[in-house]
Amino acid sequence: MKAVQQKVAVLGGGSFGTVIANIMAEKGIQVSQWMRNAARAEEINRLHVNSRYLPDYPLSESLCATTDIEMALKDACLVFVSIPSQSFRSVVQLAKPFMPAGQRVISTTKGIEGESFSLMSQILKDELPDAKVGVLSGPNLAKEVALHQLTATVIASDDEDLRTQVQSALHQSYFRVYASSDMYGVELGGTLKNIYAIAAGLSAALGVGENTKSMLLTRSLAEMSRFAVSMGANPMTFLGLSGVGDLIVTCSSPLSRNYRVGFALGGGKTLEEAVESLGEVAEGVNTIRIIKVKADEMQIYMPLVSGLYEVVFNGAPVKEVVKALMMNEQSSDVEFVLPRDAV
Ligand SMILES: NC(=O)C1=CN([C@@H]2O[C@H](COP(=O)(O)OP(=O)(O)OC[C@H]3O[C@@H](n4cnc5c(N)ncnc54)[C@H](O)[C@@H]3O)[C@@H](O)[C@H]2O)C=CC1
Ligand SMILES: O=C(CO)COP(=O)(O)O
Repeated sequence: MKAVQQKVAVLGGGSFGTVIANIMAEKGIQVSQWMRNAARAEEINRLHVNSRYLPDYPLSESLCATTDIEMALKDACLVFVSIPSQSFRSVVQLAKPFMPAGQRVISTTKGIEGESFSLMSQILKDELPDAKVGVLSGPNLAKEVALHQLTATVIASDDEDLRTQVQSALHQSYFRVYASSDMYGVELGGTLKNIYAIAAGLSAALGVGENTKSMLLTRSLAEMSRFAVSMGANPMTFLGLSGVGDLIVTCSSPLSRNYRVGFALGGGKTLEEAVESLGEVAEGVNTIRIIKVKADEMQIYMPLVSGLYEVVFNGAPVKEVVKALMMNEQSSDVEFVLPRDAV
């Protein structure tokens, strides 16, 4: 595999941007990490730590942070964008003047832009029509990657060179990168699982049993696959790291911010309190609303999303919603993931 010799840019100063930037810096790749917060950039450059997002985790001394986006992007052969979905487009617009035609740009963001129902790869294609686009997604809790826990991820793109370059740039003894050409499916998997992580956190707070957890996880996978296949994704993708893999990790770990929002809701907090106490981005909250609207519009059967929507946004009592889900007409329930029409 051809090693990446040139410079790489990472846009975003949060947990995942920092972890991705650091993997490559540790390998001796020249990495420029752009962020808007000057104090944080200085801290990374001087003290080699990002105390706001990854406290107690020493960063490579060669990782270079900057608030100058032009400088960050200059001569970069790969650009990773690790910005929450609500600000993703505006940051890409800011970066656009400094990217040459054919620039390879990779989103690591697991969310949807509400008004346009665009995944981040679509935003990249809209804003940078000449760029080569990829998405990175998988079971990748930032704090575990930071601790060098053995981890795998997926790079998905139509562009084979991009896939190979990203594999080469990120591959480490503790980090394996698998390639996929189903960009849409990989991206949807990472985005949809956030919804079910909120449901898992909520049910954990309520003290449900192992049977219930298993039912929830498995039916979540069926539901997210059904939605994604209706939108054109490959169902097999959902049996991989960016589908069931990411669903398992996010639905089982308090390190997941979406799980923590659900747990707080289950503990009696309001949505505002749950989000406020998190102090970081939980993409799943907006994703529930966006997917509910889309599923209704396209008449895709998503009972878990509908139930969660009622609990989270309309204050419906969890017990009532769960009872209604369990008492649903049985004859429509088919336990099958393939083929396409049976999901
Ligand atoms: N943290 C994790 O374990 C993982 C996160 N992701 C995804 O990566 C994306 C980013 O997540 P994190 O880095 O974890 O988020 P985070 O909440 O830790 O950090 C977000 C960063 O984006 C910056 N930001 C927000 N709006 C901005 C703007 N307009 N201009 C410049 N900077 C802006 C913030 O200042 C912050 O540095 C999310 O979509 C998340 O789903 C993916 C895999 C793992
Ligand atoms: O996507 C993640 C792990 O793969 C991180 O999930 P959270 O955004 O819920 O922390």
